[in-house]
Amino acid sequence: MLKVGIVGGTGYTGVELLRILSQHPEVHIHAITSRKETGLAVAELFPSLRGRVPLKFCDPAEAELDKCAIVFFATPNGIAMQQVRSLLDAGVRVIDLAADFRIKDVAVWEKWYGMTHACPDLVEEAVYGLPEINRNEIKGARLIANPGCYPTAVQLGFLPLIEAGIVDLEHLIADAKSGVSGAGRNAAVHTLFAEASDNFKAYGVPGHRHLPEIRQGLSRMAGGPIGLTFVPHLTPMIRGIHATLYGRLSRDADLQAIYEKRYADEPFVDVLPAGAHPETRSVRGSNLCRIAVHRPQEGNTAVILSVTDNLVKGAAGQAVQNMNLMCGFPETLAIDHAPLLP
Ligand SMILES: NC(=O)C1=CN([C@@H]2O[C@H](COP(=O)(O)OP(=O)(O)OC[C@H]3O[C@@H](n4cnc5c(N)ncnc54)[C@H](OP(=O)(O)O)[C@@H]3O)[C@@H](O)[C@H]2O)C=CC1
Ligand SMILES: CC(=O)N[C@@H](CCC(=O)OP(=O)(O)O)C(=O)O
Repeated sequence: MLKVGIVGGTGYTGVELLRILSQHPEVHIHAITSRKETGLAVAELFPSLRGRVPLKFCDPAEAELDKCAIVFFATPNGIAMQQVRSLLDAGVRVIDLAADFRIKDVAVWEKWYGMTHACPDLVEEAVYGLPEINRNEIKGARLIANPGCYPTAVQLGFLPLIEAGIVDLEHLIADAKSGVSGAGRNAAVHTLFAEASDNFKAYGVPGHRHLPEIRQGLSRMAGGPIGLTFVPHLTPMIRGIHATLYGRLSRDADLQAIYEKRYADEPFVDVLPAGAHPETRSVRGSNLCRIAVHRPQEGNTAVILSVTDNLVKGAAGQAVQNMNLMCGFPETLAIDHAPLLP
């Protein structure tokens, strides 16, 4: 059995990792950490895991993470980078669900995240964990930078359009909406029920930290600079990302055929029939990204709709997909469950 540890087990992505990994036939969960809940049984905090995770939360310093084969960091930005070097030296492979290793230009990362990077050399080594573009590199990686939730939905949505070379790269637009769990489990006024329910708002319009991450990914696909406007919104739902993507076409093409061909062999990307309108609830609890391709009134703007569950394909599910690839397990092991409805 593969021994794994989770740092940050009381947050939303941490408990989602627990839910998935507790059903993984090749995994033994060795340690799950929390500083605030040290000593508490996991099932006491999360009754949904009663009978599935017979562990107690332990302090990160006492978790013996160096005895694990894989350690997941489901922690705020800036935590994994302080511990990764010693874990790698001990032969442990690391998957960071936060952003510490996502952006290759360290100066850009430091500007957007407002801190000094603790190990810039490891940023270079880290592999960006989006299997649909990096599958081979992920297999051999010691350190995975698991993508952000918005960047997963946006990059998967734009990928075929950009690879096909049929879109104006200077004027890409991503209009994205997230459920409230995207903000994490920490108490914050803007995610209180009375603030976030029955309400809808944009945020981060002047600049959101996912902008440089998405721009880096799209530029890599394009083989050069791209221009992107990214506007995130907070919606009154718990899980889900809905990204509406706009691109001006530079020539005529069968968009539906391009998308179907690009994702034909991808287990977690579902290209819907022409004209469909994917709903966030059609992916809730699953590792799927469902995409629909539109070209309104035969104009020259492509409108791509991309939906994911921010906690699964946008975080914990994708992390397990990466782990499966790194360990030579079937890529879909423990993450091929159907979405929840309603
Ligand atoms: N929520 C989402 O949809 C997504 C989140 N992410 C990223 O994943 C990471 C985790 O997100 P999320 O689960 O929402 O966050 P939460 O705020 O819900 O949870 C954070 C967890 O980290 C632990 N933690 C906080 N500080 C430290 C520390 N200094 N050392 C060790 N553990 C610490 C907390 O437990 P305790 O304080 O008890 O130790 C808690 O378990 C973040 O970086 C987030 O940006 C990425 C994609 C999607
Ligand atoms: C709704 C909401 O607040 N979402 C978060 C994104 C969560 C995420 O993916 O954050 P990291 O890139 O830091 O991992 C936000 O906009 O900050």
